[in-house]
Amino acid sequence: MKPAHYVNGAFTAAGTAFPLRSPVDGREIGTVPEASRETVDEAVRAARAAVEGPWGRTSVEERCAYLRRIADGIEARFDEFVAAEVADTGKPRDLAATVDIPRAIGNFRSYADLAYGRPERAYPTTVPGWSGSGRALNYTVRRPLGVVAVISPWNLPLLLLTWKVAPALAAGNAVVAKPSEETPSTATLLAEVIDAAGLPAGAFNLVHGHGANAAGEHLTAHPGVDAIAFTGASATGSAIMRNAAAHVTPVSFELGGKNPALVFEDADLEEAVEGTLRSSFTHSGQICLCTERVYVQRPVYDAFVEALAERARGLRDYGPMISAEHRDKVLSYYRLAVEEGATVLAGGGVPVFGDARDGGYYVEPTVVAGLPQTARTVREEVFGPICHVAPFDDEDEAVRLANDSPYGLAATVWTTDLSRAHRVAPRIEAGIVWVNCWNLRDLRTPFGGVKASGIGREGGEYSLDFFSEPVNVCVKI
Ligand SMILES: NC(=O)c1ccc[n+]([C@@H]2O[C@H](COP(=O)([O-])OP(=O)(O)OC[C@H]3O[C@@H](n4cnc5c(N)ncnc54)[C@H](O)[C@@H]3O)[C@@H](O)[C@H]2O)c1
Ligand SMILES: O=C/C=C/C=C(\O)C(=O)O
Repeated sequence: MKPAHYVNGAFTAAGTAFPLRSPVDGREIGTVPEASRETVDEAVRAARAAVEGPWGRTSVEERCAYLRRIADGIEARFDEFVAAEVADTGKPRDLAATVDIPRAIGNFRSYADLAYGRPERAYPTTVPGWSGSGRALNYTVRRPLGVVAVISPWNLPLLLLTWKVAPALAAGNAVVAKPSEETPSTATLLAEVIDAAGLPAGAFNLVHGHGANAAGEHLTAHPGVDAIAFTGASATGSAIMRNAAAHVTPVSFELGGKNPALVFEDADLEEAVEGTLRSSFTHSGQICLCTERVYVQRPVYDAFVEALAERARGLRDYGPMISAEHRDKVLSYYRLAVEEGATVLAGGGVPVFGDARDGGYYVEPTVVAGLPQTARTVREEVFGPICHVAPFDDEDEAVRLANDSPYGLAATVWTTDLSRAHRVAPRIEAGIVWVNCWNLRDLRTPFGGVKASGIGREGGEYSLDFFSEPVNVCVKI
């Protein structure tokens, strides 16, 4: 699989090639073309021609049929997509095969169903004293935004790319997508599937490359872009927002997190330990929803922390960090935690496998304790397999600790007290709160964060709302 741009219905490798490395052992596994400003401009122009031409003339039924064909196309090449996602990210194969690729298929199918069945409102109006009958009919229709820029990250490459592309296309927009420079492969396969599905040229375009001062920025600063849907770091969101400001371009942002877990004394402790192990260390902590702060009610603190640390020390089949740079960033936080006075209860360094993986970007699953809320380790997103544990005494303190963060994306609450669950969850400053579970997903629900974790919501109607403009039509009767 050789990563390539897909512009106006044609594949091209135009641009300077940069290396693609395996996070498992550091080997070069391919090269990726860096899209120039001209290539990005060509993609935006192709998208504009499509949305003002054949793609703009499609009905919602036709677009939903295309989405179903794309889903079928991914399914038909399932193993290729799994292999490509594993090669780029180093994640365990079962994770790609049970989460990443099935969810990409699900993204297209769920939006095909939702967009097709979506009703709009109408209001029979009577305005006493208005000339004539004083009656009118108000109804709402939705127009696509036009050309949408989609910028996606490296942790769930196909899942998060398609989470935006599917609703954007369903709503009738043309898309220019720029995946992470770290993970170009499944995006290229997606372009092949979309090409085979027969969408009009320019409806979907794909450009590869880096972000700042490169393809990503060329795209988000392009005057021909009508909206930006971005998932990535909060700092990147700020940079993109500055570019978007010049043209007042609407943005949808899914950004960073520093997600808390609250474990109450009445929790099912084994369930809470198992759930927190998953929420902290799945994909080696490289999921925006992962837990990096754990607060445990004092009576069960010692038992919980000992069990979590022991389970973390026992983890074996975990993947690497995405790059040497990210590995170094995570290890710098491991060192920082100790410098700030933390006690390391599990991990804290680099595993030794005695095989090719020692050339990769692995770090140990890590549990630390003993830091104040003001510590950088407790306030800043690491985006790796580390969580900090601390005790609390009562509900109000638990909520205060959870909310004491610049982020507000997701949280987990572990308690068997139903009333407590319903009291605490709505008080947490987050977009998503799971009770006695983690990352249990219904694609119709709102997904996104508050504060530095994002702007807007994705998922279900929320995405279709972002990717279209309501127009109210009032007809005097
Ligand atoms: N909230 C969510 O749903 C969610 C999901 C996944 C990851 N994330 C966040 O993403 C981060 C990790 O992913 P990452 O390292 O790929 O993030 P990143 O912000 O470094 O890069 C994300 C994407 O933005 C591009 N980019 C970078 N700088 C840019 C710029 N100035 N202009 C335009 N594009 C630019 C990159 O090339 C990449 O495609 C973490 O902070 C994580 O929390 C959030
Ligand atoms: O990595 C951060 C975002 C994850 C999103 C999902 O897992 C999802 O949409 O189900």
